[in-house]
Amino acid sequence: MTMVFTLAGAPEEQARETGRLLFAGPVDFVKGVTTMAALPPADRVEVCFAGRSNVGKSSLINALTGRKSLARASNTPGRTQEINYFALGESRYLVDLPGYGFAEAPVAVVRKWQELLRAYLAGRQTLRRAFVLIDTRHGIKQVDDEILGLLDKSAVTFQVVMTKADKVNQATREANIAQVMAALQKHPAAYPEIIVTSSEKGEGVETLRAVIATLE
Ligand SMILES: Nc1nc2c(ncn2[C@@H]2O[C@H](COP(=O)(O)OP(=O)(O)OP(=O)(O)O)[C@@H](O)[C@H]2O)c(=O)[nH]1
Repeated sequence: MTMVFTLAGAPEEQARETGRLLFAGPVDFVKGVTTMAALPPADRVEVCFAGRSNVGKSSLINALTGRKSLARASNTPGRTQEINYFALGESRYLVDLPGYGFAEAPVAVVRKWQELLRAYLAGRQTLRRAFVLIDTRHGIKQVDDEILGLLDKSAVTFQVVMTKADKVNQATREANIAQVMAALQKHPAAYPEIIVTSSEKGEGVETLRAVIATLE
């Protein structure tokens, strides 16, 4: 059964502390890459963030790292077209994938992203988990489902992170969480707990830090 992950127990306090420590350390932009050949050496645990354009990915990365403009948060959908690498100290890479589902992007550009995404997901040995961001207002759309299918195929464990939770009322929140949980049943690579976040209010941010910090 899929559950909302809240870190609400004694062993979780330890994870929370580990997360706090990791994210209190240095966070550095390493490089932006557009080809597999340009990826940094696969020498540490890596997690990536994927999501539709405008889902709130940059804002979440900024909230996680406590840096205001580490990942560029903008109102122009689809501007982040590279795979951006950030180093958390020397133990982890945080990887910001290009936003997908940007309707106005030229077909050739979309194709190029898809190829890179496919190659990255299937070929990155040190990738431990993909966080797939889903807007709490909208739930899982077809374009998200395609990415989830790709993650299944690549056998990359993914965990859904709901974003912008502050933008919906309780009823919509519950309905869309239920929709997401139901949709995950058909994805073998889905991690069975989702995380609900708001970069604006800080909800879920510490939980996500703890998850990232404790992945081996
Ligand atoms: N209320 C609220 N607004 C948010 C939240 N997260 C992001 N936003 C807003 O949503 C818009 C898009 O956020 P971004 O973080 O730029 O989204 P993105 O997914 O990085 O967008 P791309 O660069 O197109 O991939 C911005 O106007 C943000 O201020 C949130 O938790 N709550």
